[in-house]
Amino acid sequence: MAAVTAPAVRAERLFRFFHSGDEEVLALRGVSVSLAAGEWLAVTGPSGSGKSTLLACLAGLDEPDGGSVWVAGRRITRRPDTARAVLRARHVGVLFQSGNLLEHLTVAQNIRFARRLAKQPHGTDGVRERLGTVGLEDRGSALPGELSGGQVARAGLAVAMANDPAVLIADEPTGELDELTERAILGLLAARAANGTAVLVASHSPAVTRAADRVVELRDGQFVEKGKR
Ligand SMILES: Nc1ncnc2c1ncn2[C@@H]1O[C@H](COP(=O)(O)OP(=O)(O)OP(=O)(O)O)[C@@H](O)[C@H]1O
Repeated sequence: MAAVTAPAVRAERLFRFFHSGDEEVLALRGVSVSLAAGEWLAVTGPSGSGKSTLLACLAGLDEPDGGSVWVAGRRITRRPDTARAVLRARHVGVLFQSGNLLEHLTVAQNIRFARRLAKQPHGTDGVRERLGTVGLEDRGSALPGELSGGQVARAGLAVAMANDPAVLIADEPTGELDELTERAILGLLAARAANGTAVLVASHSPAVTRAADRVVELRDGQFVEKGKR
């Protein structure tokens, strides 16, 4: 009998409420999603539709008010923060708008730090190879503040992928990039997906939705399916 592999990430009926003054905002209304290894899903939707909230819940950065998330077959919801952080460090790559580089560490040190958190070998050789993968072989000793915008994006991706995650979760990863750099980042994401990492990207960019295998739209905290290639 063929082995049954767990989805790289799976969410069942996620709900998330926020309070804003006297108002209650229902940011997620029963969202379910599942990504197999190597699958690339783009999430679109108007501003405020719940994209960042969904990604934060899938990445274990936020706890939904209802529903469950499994990453690499392990439930990441309803666990203490420390247990969630361990699962995230091992199985999830996170690339958010706020950036994922520690400013006081060099690019190479950022990659090594992410690998150490994931309890993976963090010697110099592996780090050099990872810098080469994103085209930053000669920028390993630079601090993030010394990089161009495009180099920051590449470095951020190298850090997000440093733990060889089951799923890479990225919120508008190409939002502030020129067309050429966006294409380069999308090429790196495609290569990662071809290597078996599930890739989930929230974006408004048509180039991102064109590159994805599947596109879903969030509206008022619910999915509207947009079709499959
Ligand atoms: N911490 C919070 N406190 C209160 N309301 C919040 C909080 N985070 C999100 N919201 C609300 O939840 C809804 C969904 O927000 P979210 O940031 O997930 O949307 P988004 O689709 O990512 O938007 P954008 O494309 O502008 O980034 C919005 O109405 C937002 O105001």
